[in-house]
Formats: sequence, C-alpha cells, structure tokens
Amino acid sequence: MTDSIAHQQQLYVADGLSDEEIAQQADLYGPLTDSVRELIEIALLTEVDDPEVRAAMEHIESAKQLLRKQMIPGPYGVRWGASGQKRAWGNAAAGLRNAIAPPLVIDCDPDGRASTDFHLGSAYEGPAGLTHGGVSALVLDQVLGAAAEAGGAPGMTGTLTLRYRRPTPLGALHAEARIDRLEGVKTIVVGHLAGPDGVCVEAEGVFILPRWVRDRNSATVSDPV
Ligand SMILES: CCCCCCCC(=O)SCCNC(=O)CCNC(=O)[C@H](O)C(C)(C)COP(=O)(O)OP(=O)(O)OC[C@H]1O[C@@H](n2cnc3c(N)ncnc32)[C@H](O)[C@@H]1OP(=O)(O)O
Repeated sequence: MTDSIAHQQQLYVADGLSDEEIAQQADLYGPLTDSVRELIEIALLTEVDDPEVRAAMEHIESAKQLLRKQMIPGPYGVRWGASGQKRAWGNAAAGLRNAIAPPLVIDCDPDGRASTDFHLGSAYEGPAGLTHGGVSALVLDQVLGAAAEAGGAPGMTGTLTLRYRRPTPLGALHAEARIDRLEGVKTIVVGHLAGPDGVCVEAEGVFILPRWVRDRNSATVSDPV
C-alpha cells in the first residue's frame, strides 16, 4: 500500500458523534461558512476607498486570529457519526464548512438519481457574466458522483466527459444525474447542468470504487468519496 493511500484512509473517520452533536456543530459552523462566503463576494465587488479597505482588513485579521486558536490539522476528510450520518463538510462542491463551495444541497434517490437547485454568484465567473467551465465540471462531478452513491454503486471519478452546449449563466441553476448502467466495477452516470434557457452542459462520468476499497471489508471505510 502506498503512503498516499494510507494517508487517505486515515481521513475516513467514524468519530461517533451523536446526531444532536452534529446538529450543534452544523448550527455553529454553517453560519460561519455562509458569512465567509458572503465576504468573498463582497471583497470581489466592493468599491470602497483606501481607509475602508484597510479598516476591513484589520477586522478580518482579528477574526482570523480568533478562529486560528483551535484548528483541525486538516484536511477535514469524511466523517461518520454514531447513527451513520456522513459529513463531507470539507467538500469543495458541497461542504457545509467550505466557503468556496456554492454550496450544493443535493437531493438523492436510492434508484440512483441526484439533483440540485443552486445559485452561483460572481465568485464563480469565467467568461464575462458567465459560469467558469471548471466550476460547471465541479458541480457535475459532484452531482454525478452523488447519483452513483445514492444508487449503491459509489466510486471515485475515473473519467468525466463534458459537452458545453451553450454558455452557462451565473445565478439560479439546476443539475441532475442518473445511473445509466453498471459495467463490472464501473458505474456510468449521465447528467446535465441547466440554466433558465435549458441545458448548458451535458456530462457522462465513470465512477470506480478504488481497488483498496474493493479489497477491504471495514464498514468505516466502505465509501471513498
Ligand atoms: C457523494 C460524493 C460524490 C463525490 C464526487 C466527486 C468525486 C471525485 O472528485 S473523486 C476525485 C477525482 N478522481 C480521482 O482522483 C481518481 C484517481 N484515480 C484512481 O484513484 C484510480 O485510477 C481509479 C479508482 C479511478 C481506478 O483504479 P483501480 O480501482 O485500481 O482500477 P483498475 O482495477 O485498474 O480498473 C478497474 C476497471 O476500471 C477501468 N478504469 C480504470 N481507470 C479508469 C479511468 N480513469 N476511467 C475509466 N475507466 C477506468 C479499468 O479499465 C477496469 O475496467 P474493466 O473492469 O472493464 O477491465
């Protein structure tokens, strides 16, 4: 086993938190994440002058010092509570504690479907006024992966194929995915990202449970994503 796989395995943790403790953490840190996300947008768009910018930076520096007093060594990893509730709170697309995540709140169906309605603000711009193509890929990777997981055939993304059919606006968007078929250890998922004028990006993903997960029986590390 390579060092990188061993390191990755250590980040799948059953920490035994109760649902109540998890809800308390979500209530505490979720609003912090929302606030930082809002700060990103404000920092991007503000046009205040030098004194206000300098004063704001001092406040931000104070906040950083407060929050740094006690830290996870990082990264967050994936954790399961006592009831089996999964927390991928560091996830770049959907993590409750990750301010760069849009965030996606994904509805999942055990028949292998997933969908999400979400909003992308100015921080996700690529071409002027439009969503960055890499952000579209991020969203679709996550939603397709969630469909694979929901259908009981999770995996890491082996291949993600995208067709950008029309520009994706910023603002209110929708993404959905479904398992198309299973081929041995591969789960093939199809989906799309749509704006108010229809489908903008079509996607097909091949999701594969890594060999090290396939080879071991431990329930605590049965889900690599
Ligand atoms: C709810 C959560 C949603 C999360 C969504 C987000 C998911 C992610 O972003 S994951 C991060 C991005 N992906 C990665 O970093 C993956 C990196 N790659 C790997 O870890 C490995 O190459 C992995 C797991 C894809 C395959 O490795 P391994 O399990 O050893 O494959 P291996 O046993 O050689 O091959 C198994 C089968 O898959 C096929 N295969 C292997 N790699 C790929 C690939 N990249 N694409 C397509 N097929 C592949 C093989 O041909 C073989 O097919 P068959 O059974 O028909 O002969």
